[in-house]
Amino acid sequence: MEVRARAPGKIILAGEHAVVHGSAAVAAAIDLYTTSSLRLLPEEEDGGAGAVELDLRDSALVFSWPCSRLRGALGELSGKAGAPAPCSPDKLAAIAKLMEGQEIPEAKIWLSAGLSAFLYLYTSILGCRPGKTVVISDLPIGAGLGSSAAFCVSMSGALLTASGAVGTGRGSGAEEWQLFGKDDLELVNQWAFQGEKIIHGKPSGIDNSVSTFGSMIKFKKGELTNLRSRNPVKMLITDTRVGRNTKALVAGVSERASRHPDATASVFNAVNSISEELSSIVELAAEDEIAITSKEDKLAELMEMNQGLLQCMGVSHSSIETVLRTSLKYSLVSKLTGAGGGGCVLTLIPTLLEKVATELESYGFRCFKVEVGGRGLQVCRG
Ligand SMILES: Nc1ncnc2c1ncn2[C@@H]1O[C@H](COP(=O)(O)OP(=O)(O)OP(=O)(O)O)[C@@H](O)[C@H]1O
Ligand SMILES: C[C@@](O)(CCO)CC(=O)[O-]
Ligand SMILES: [Mg+2]
Repeated sequence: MEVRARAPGKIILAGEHAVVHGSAAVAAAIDLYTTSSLRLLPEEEDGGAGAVELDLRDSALVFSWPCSRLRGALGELSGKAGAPAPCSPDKLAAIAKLMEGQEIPEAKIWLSAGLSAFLYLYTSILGCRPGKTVVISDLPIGAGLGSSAAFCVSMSGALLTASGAVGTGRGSGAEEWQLFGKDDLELVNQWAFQGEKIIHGKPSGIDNSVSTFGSMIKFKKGELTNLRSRNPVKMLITDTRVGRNTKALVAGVSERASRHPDATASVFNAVNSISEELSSIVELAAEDEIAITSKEDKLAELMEMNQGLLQCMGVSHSSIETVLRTSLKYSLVSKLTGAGGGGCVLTLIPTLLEKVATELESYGFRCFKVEVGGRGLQVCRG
């Protein structure tokens, strides 16, 4: 039997980086997904020994570890259905050794973080049982739309479903994709967070939470509040195609914070106020049953202020500045989303302006028009 789990990417409307230091942030799921499909194999297949295989379709790369090699490196693991334990330094070192001999092209060396997270999740949840996993994603990888979180959430969802640790899923029989119950989602989210830690170093947990639970959320110090939003905000996403790495950017902001603790504390505090105000605008619009678009001027100003503070943190980039300047020509406001340093930029749009997208694409950027605030993790058995 095959289990398929799909998890969405996300945008951060306010609060990235500051959220790692305890400020509030606002994020929403988008309708671009990463899907992990898992098929467990009997031990007898593959000549008796069996292997754990990971097929990364978008990169056209397949990785494989014989189960005997996994047992030799990690010990006899039985798999675990309950809450995860953080990956110990010893296990991390053993996983790093398991990367040896895998042929990762130099230009895609950043995949090794994802492979390590995969091995940790797979062997911790299922032990060293043979199986094949195929991953396909609509998301640009390493561009600020939460590809690492969607990878960890969809993988944890598929593995925990295959292990029987999470339920059969809810949804009408007619639907192909089914939703999980709240307790199951909580468990998947805890595992995905451990995977994110391997990829990111010090994640706040906002990306895996919004990918798991979907919708639009406010997130502060691990606490999640669902924001009811009517007529979700319309955003154009521009991928500058400038590669970057969240782990390095998060570490860079922490270093700046340790050099200038008082100044950065004030910046994080200002970001906290922006996120609080933005989330109350979204909630009030829902309460008054008015479209969020009627509050667009305030949203735009808050996004503009947040972008200025992200520049203070040192995570903007000349490509991001090009998007800001171009959108401003059309009187539109933009801010980076995710970790910055390149990657994606959000532009708040009253109606979709083809002209701005066309001009941005003329610089070699790629524009996405997405639905914001949709579903989180879903599962399908076949
Ligand atoms: N589909 C995938 N297949 C394999 N690895 C993936 C996949 N998606 C993400 N990853 C792993 O996640 C890493 C990218 O994570 P990173 O956190 O740097 O960027 P992001 O999640 O796209 O952006 P942000 O964290 O700013 O939202 C990749 O280098 C890779 O190791
Ligand atoms: C940069 C960051 O704030 C968001 C990345 O999408 C990191 C995190 O919160 O884990
Ligand atoms: Mg990430």
